[in-house]
Amino acid sequence: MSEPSGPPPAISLQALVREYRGRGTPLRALDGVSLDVAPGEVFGIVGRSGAGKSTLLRCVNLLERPDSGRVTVLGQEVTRLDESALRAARRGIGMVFQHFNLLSSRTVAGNIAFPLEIAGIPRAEREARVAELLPLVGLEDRRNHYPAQLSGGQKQRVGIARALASRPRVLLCDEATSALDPETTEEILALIRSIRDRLDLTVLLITHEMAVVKAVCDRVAVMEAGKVIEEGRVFDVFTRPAHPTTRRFVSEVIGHVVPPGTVAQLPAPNPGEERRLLQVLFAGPSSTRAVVSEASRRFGLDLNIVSGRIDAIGREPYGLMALAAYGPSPAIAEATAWMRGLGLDVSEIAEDLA
Ligand SMILES: Nc1ncnc2c1ncn2[C@@H]1O[C@H](COP(=O)(O)OP(=O)(O)OP(=O)(O)O)[C@@H](O)[C@H]1O
Repeated sequence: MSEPSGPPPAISLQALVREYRGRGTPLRALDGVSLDVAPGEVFGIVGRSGAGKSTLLRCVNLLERPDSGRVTVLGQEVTRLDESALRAARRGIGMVFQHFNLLSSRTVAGNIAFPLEIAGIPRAEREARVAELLPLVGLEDRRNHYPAQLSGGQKQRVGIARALASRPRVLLCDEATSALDPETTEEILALIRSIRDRLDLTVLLITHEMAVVKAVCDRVAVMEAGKVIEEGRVFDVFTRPAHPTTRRFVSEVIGHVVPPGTVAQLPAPNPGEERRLLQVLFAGPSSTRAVVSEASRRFGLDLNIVSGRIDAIGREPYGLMALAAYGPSPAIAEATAWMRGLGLDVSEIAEDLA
């Protein structure tokens, strides 16, 4: 959904529906998706296989036409354009593919220049553009190599340069790192961020890996069965996932707040007292140990630290700690309120979810 203020979105999707009709019942690949991507954002769409991510991405440049709904890119409603206007609009939208889609008979330079050739750009201009793009993606010394002579990461750099050839304002990335090893994935994600910064691009990427979202995105939407089930700043979605599917995705990357099997090992509460599992989220390496001991003294509770870790998402450090709180129920509630008053984000973890 749109932010309350700020510039108009670079990409706006409104109530997109796309059905595939085979012989059986139609399959709703997109079931009413609405999303706004702000200019300059790296926006991730994450979901399991079949969630509808590719269909969604292909609706942005209308490689796929939605059955209903509106797609607006850079202020232009592309769903209303005829084919020739659409071809022109597509030049403002670059696309990067999982399997690179390079022409094996062309050199690196030839691949990068290919979309310019199709668009009828004169040779001298094409060559000048290729000369600008090669250093941008770190391939100056590979100009005359053929795809078969390149590593996967280098092939994707060619794919990125080719996508940038016509100076798009928007870049769509379709599982751009899924065919790469983890180290090369990191390099390509860093490249995507750096070209976003240098060229002031808006990037929409789809991935099935939450680690990619954590590494590169500013905001994320989680898709399931053709719907967006959760959306927000990556920091917020990672630290406070609301939907169970999102929680599973997040825990695949940053682990469970409460390690599996922990609850079974916790002592039972004394008669008449309670045991509650609390998740405490704090920004930066603040002195939570002091908070825990003071809460324990003030409210007469036993507070055991079950787990804790410090991590960062983007440049924002955060800490997550799980506490087992033992004591009378009202005292636990007071301690929780007191910690919240200190600016900590405290929530109860249901023991069966731990
Ligand atoms: N051309 C098509 N014809 C029929 N069904 C399709 C077609 N393309 C996609 N689908 C179906 O639509 C649903 C969404 O597919 P989509 O490829 O968008 O999902 P995805 O999240 O990108 O998954 P994946 O990562 O596996 O591609 C799936 O059930 C898929 O089988």
